[in-house]
Amino acid sequence: MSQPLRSGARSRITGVILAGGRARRMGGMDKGLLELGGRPLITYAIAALAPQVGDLLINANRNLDRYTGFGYPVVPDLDGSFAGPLAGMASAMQAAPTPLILTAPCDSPLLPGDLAQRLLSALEAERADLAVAHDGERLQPVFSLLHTRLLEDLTGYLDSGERKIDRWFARHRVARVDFSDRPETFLNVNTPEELQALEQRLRQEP
Ligand SMILES: Nc1nc2c(ncn2[C@@H]2O[C@H](COP(=O)(O)OP(=O)(O)OP(=O)(O)O)[C@@H](O)[C@H]2O)c(=O)[nH]1
Ligand SMILES: [Mg+2]
Repeated sequence: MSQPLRSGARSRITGVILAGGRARRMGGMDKGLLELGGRPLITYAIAALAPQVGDLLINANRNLDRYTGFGYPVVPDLDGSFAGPLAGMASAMQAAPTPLILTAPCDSPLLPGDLAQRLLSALEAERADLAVAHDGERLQPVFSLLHTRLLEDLTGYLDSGERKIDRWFARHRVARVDFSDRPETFLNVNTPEELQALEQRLRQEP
């Protein structure tokens, strides 16, 4: 069930780390670059995603030089209006050389090693346009595997002034993937207090 993807399947997927938000709850800092356990927060997502995909890119809107230093292409949103995660997904779909993108946020350091495998199984079994993680209580829309053929529809949606991710998903065939066995997976760091709490936890159980 949770075996790693074979290289043929991996090569169809570009991993996308979404790091393009304004991080207002973090005082406007660039969240992906904040340190956790002595290294930038985004490095946890990169380390988790890289072995699961054929290509990887980082979607960021600030500090592009620093993000480039992690060794993967960096793509900003198509416009500078900070239109939310869908804008990052659109930009990534345009840049990705593969038929699928797998998104994860830069502020979720506990990503599971079988994210791609579980989302891809459901995507194929349900012949869906996109597969989205569900934590047992709610959908986790920024943990998604999407066909890049959705780009045209997505840019049309954004150009019409829409922003809401759930409403855009509702226009498509969505496979919901149950991760209720892995509640930690979606832990994400939004405030300085949450970052500090996780820092302390990692120190206690490295
Ligand atoms: N590309 C892009 N990504 C975004 C944008 N807004 C949010 N995101 C990303 O979407 C994911 C989830 O967003 P949040 O956790 O709310 O992060 P955020 O919006 O930066 O933080 P807040 O301002 O505190 O809500 C994160 O990976 C963000 O980087 C945006 O305008 N463009
Ligand atoms: Mg936000």
